[in-house]
Amino acid sequence: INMSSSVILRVLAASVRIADKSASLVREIMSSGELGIVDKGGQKNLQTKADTSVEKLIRASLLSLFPKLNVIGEEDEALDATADAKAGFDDDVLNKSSPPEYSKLTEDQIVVWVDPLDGTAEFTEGLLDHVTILIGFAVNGEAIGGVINQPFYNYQAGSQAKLGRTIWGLVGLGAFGWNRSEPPTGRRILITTRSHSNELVNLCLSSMSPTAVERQGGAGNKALRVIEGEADAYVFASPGCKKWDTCAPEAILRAVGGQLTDVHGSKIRYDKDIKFPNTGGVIATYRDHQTIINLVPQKVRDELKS
Ligand SMILES: Nc1ncnc2c1ncn2[C@@H]1O[C@H](COP(=O)(O)O)[C@@H](OP(=O)(O)O)[C@H]1O
Ligand SMILES: [Mg+2]
Ligand SMILES: [Mg+2]
Ligand SMILES: [Mg+2]
Repeated sequence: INMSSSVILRVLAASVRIADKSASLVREIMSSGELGIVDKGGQKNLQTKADTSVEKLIRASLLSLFPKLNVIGEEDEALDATADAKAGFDDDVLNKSSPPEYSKLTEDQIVVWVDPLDGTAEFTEGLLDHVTILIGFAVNGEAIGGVINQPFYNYQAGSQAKLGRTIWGLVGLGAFGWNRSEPPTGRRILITTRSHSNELVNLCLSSMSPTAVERQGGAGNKALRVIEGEADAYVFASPGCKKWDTCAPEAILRAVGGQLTDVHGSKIRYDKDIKFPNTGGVIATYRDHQTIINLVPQKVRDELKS
């Protein structure tokens, strides 16, 4: 390991490798056929063996290397000393140089928001490309870096295709591992939840004169669809998404010049003591963010306070 790399680059380099190991674990659990589905209560709020075991793996691996990090995960799993913590560091990350504004960060200044499996409902239904593993980094309440691992990327591309991919990014440095196709002008494809819809979610979408509405699982997946140009905005007028759903996607969007905010266009905060729900909803774009924000109807603005 290159000890001359900044702390944030070393944390990112480790997280890329930890996410890769987590992806293998998710694929193993899927092939075992024993998902161990538990209903956490509420609207399609499921947990599987993959959610809990990946969170344990990520937490143990990160804290064994960086004991002073603040790690907050969706499944709130206790630290498991038996979890295998040796993942190593990704060289592509270590070979970059840190943006100057982050080069002196210390472990204790970094809050890590972990969603061990995003798109769990779709995972249980076999919509495997909606599933991601999200590791996001926040400093001073802002999402600055993250990893999105898509464990089943290419699962329908034939047996010779390499399964899974990793996208990582840091504000000021850029994001890596993605491919954009530029959408035609005049198109407005909105992407939203498929499992957590309600009247307000639909009212917001129909007020925006979309050319199409796509319904897919996962905050990480939907942010990737926007980054890659398959959708023009991710619009979710609901308080259902939590900080671990949006931290890594927001950081990667910001790293490529996009934005992820609440429906008012206000910044989402990721401080370690903040409440988990994104009470102001979520809107993400690659460009023309304000155009979409301006189309949010008053009823949605009134019902979703920041
Ligand atoms: N009403 C709700 N109740 C619980 N979780 C919700 C929710 N609305 C959204 N979420 C969570 O936000 C993430 C994105 O939602 P969606 O896939 O519907 O767009 C999912 O994360 P997880 O799959 O990690 O739990 C989902 O559970
Ligand atoms: Mg969940
Ligand atoms: Mg999630
Ligand atoms: Mg999850």
